[in-house]
Amino acid sequence: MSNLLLTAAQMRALEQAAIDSGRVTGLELMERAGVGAVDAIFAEWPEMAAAPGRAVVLCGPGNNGGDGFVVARVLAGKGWDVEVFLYGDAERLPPDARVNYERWCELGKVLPLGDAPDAIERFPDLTIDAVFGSGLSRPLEASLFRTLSCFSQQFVVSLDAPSGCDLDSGRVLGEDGQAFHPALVIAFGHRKVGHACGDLERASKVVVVDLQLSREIAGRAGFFAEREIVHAVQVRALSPIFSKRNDGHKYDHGHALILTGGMGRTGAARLAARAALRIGAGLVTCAAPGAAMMECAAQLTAVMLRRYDNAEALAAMLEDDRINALCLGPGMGVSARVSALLDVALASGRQVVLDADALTVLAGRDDPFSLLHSKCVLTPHGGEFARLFPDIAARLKAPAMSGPAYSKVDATRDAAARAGCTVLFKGPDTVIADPNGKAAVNSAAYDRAAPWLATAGSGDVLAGIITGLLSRGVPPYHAASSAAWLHLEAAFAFGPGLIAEDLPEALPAVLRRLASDQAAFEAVTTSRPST
Ligand SMILES: NC(=O)C1=CN([C@@H]2O[C@H](COP(=O)(O)OP(=O)(O)OC[C@H]3O[C@@H](n4cnc5c(N)ncnc54)[C@H](O)[C@@H]3O)[C@@H](O)[C@H]2O)[C@@H](O)CC1
Ligand SMILES: [K+]
Repeated sequence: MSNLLLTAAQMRALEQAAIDSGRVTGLELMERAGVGAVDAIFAEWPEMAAAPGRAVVLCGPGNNGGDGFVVARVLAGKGWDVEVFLYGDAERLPPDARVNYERWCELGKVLPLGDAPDAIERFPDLTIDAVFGSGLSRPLEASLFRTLSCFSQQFVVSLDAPSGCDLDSGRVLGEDGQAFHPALVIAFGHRKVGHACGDLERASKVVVVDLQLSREIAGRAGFFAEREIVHAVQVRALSPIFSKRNDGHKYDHGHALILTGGMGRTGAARLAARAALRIGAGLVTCAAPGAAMMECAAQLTAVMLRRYDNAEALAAMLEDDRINALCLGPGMGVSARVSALLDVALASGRQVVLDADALTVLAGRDDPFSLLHSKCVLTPHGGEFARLFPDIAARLKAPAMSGPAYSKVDATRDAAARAGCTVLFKGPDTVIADPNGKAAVNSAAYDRAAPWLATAGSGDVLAGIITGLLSRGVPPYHAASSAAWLHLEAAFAFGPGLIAEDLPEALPAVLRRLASDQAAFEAVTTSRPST
């Protein structure tokens, strides 16, 4: 499956291109969507395929409602007892939805949606939410939300979107943005941006029904800026870290420098250093102030240790041009001294990861972005992001009153453009963007939820993985997006009970799996005849 994340407008453009090419009609696409939805439901709950039950289908005034009428017809054809309710006026349905409404009317009744709660007394086994999909443009009426909420139970399936949720952002439209929670969301054609970020608590799973639009996708290279980080892509993006030549020297594999905080505050940087080493940096050095040297020396073995006491000492250290990636922030504190170190690191033109306290220091400056350059990576969490980009954060936080709503992808992209470097905006939906508008989402949601990753020090490890990848020659955007994925994979490899120290140690198992997929990937690409 492709890892594109589409906006609603992009999805519409694809559908329209397919229709304009004469390859398919809108009605056929709607049939594919409805038939595919029933297949997906039965794949999810095979017991439903074996024993037809009762279904309630809630249809809306647009093509999402049209999909609902198809689902109703297909279920009835399989022996289900189906009740259909419509929100709005049948006379005003768009043409394809209208055709499917008429087809359903040959099989059964359509009642007004306001009557739908009565159907609960007949104990439906399955409820289909086909009220709104990608065409949602304003908040749900309160009465409609109440009706939908009556059906919040185990087997509620939303077609394309949980009605009320904007597919460009994953946000619920409205002042208080109350969410409707289906058990399953069936995305048509592709996952949309809103399936990967925003209010990710809203469903337990998203599956995709293929509408066979790959030809239209292929004809639009560069049209899609948003991607979801998936396993198959990492195999390619991380190829530099699998290319250690047998005769290679450790310096050929990069030298990462991680600055620690003072005495009693070096743990965060040591975690980052361990992660940078585990991900494959040839050498990793922790640089510590004099007072913290003993503390670090007692803890570090493979990671080297150097002393720095001020910005001048750092500048002297950076005369060694084998040091090719720096990490500043974890445990460093917020002070004028850290600010001076930041200046030296940025002026050196090296690849620099700025995390934690370094971001707070940066945000305190009159012109936070003047020294940043394209080799920097910023890794803010929500609070740090709001300090650095207060206007963007405020826009993202304001209630979304109309679709398409401002998304976390939009916000991160705007931040990266302003900062002039890659930004990784953390969260259960981590978004990575570069200054040219490329963006990726790593969502730790649905079947990739790893709540145990929210543990002290986990962010320091992420900063270390990015730094290690940078030192190995992975470009900033790919280093940040790959690190987000690896970090989550490491959490899965370990499982619950994880503490930050476990994350670097879990990386080799993740890399082993990637390496074997890498070999398979290379075997496929080299055996394929060139075109
Ligand atoms: N040919 C196509 O375009 C296909 C479309 N498909 C389905 O079509 C959906 C998109 O269809 P539409 O663009 O018609 O959009 P929707 O079906 O999501 O709804 C749009 C309609 O709802 C109204 N509306 C929006 N927000 C409202 C609110 N809060 N309260 C009351 N009315 C509101 C709009 O004025 C418009 O009439 C997709 O999500 C997908 O389910 C699929 O059938 C695949 C093929
Ligand atoms: K829906």
